[in-house]
Amino acid sequence: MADRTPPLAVEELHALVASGEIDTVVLAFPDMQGRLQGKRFAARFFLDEVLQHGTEGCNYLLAVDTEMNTVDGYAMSSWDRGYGDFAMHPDLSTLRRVPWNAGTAMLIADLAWNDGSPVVAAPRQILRRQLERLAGHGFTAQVGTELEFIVFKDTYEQAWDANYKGLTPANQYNIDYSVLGTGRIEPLLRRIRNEMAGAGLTVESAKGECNPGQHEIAFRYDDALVTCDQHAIYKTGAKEIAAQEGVSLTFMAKYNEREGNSCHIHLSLADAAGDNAMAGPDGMSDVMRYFLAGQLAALRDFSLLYAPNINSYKRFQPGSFAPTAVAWGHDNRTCALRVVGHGRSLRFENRLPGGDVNPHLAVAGLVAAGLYGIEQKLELPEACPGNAYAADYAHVPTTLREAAELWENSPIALAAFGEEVVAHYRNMARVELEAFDAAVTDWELRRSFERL
Ligand SMILES: NC(=O)CC[C@H](N)C(=O)O
Repeated sequence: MADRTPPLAVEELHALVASGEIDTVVLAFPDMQGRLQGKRFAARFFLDEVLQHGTEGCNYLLAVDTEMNTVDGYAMSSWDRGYGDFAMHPDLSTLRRVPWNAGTAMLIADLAWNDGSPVVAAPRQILRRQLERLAGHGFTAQVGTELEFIVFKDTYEQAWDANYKGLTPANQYNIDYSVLGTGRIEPLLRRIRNEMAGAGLTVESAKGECNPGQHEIAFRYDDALVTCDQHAIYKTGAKEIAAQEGVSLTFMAKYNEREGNSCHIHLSLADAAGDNAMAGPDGMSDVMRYFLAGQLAALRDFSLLYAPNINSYKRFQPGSFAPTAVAWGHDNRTCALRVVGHGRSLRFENRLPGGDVNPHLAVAGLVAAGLYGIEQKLELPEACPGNAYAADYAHVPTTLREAAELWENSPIALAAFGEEVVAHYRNMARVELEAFDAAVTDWELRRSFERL
């Protein structure tokens, strides 16, 4: 914990603003895509006004597509409703410095309607609700997310102008665990590690990965909400730092036909005493067995939360280390669910999510699935002892369309999240599918232009 800079106290922020060290405060919330949306405030205005009263943002921020187009089908936000505001209330426990932006501090906001009621379809609210249900059973969720990304020597602007074709990855070959390979971009990785530590995240390590230019930085697990907020801050910050360094990096799930970018999510349960409730006298506790059985039972229904984009589903290829089988195993990387650690560190890893995942939604899914297992006392099937890619298990959904249909018709999703949330995210998938169906891709041009 030595490298952990505690999040700032409000009194410290007052002092830093008075001394001129901090002049800017960012207030942002995670949107449906998991991006941080909000405003940069003059620090004095933030302290005088926003700290007490919050601020507002257009409620279309939870009803646009990835490209910020206004799209229809959302009950809470539309042209018919005038695209009004919702309120953004700073969560003081998230106050921190932003070392990669000079003179800047940041907070995460919770969203509320003008009458003070929560915006139930907001990802942070969805997670809070599931964590409250979990607390009702006497547990807190301890979570770690492991994001992979690919670094290119091109700037974001060059990459955009080149239509993302012919980019130069930061490494030319597979550098999985290669110290030499990570050394090539250590100045970038070091900045990201150290500046994330300065923002209050606890960095553990960086390692190389398989796809040329692919890397992973690992952070210490924490309470679920803390980890999810930090995940969003890290993704934003890593891209900002890359841009400052004149390079680009992507967390997209499947950049090309080689290895995708995963975001494995680890979860364990702590009881009131802070002990790991997943550990039992002879390995896994009953609670863990129910919780894991719930993961299996809801995995297909909740895939929309773990793999929210068209592109997400392209990772799920046999032999890719990304899962295809709805199965669990002891330290078995061929399964969607991998049980790792022992005693205090016993936990499971869900290997479905890619780097494009919205962490608040995915972790809400893991908690809801686990609670389903606990409440139904589901029996855990046998562990997969070998190669799950080659065995006869149910398959994870292969397309966003399949996942959206499973989600929409899921009694488990309806009971856990309620009608408004189910409909909201079903609509998000519909919008993406319609946009994709309307697009003519370079794949079609290459196959069809001359040859057909
Ligand atoms: N570290 C790994 O297991 C590799 C994961 C792989 N990159 C994926 O997309 O799932």
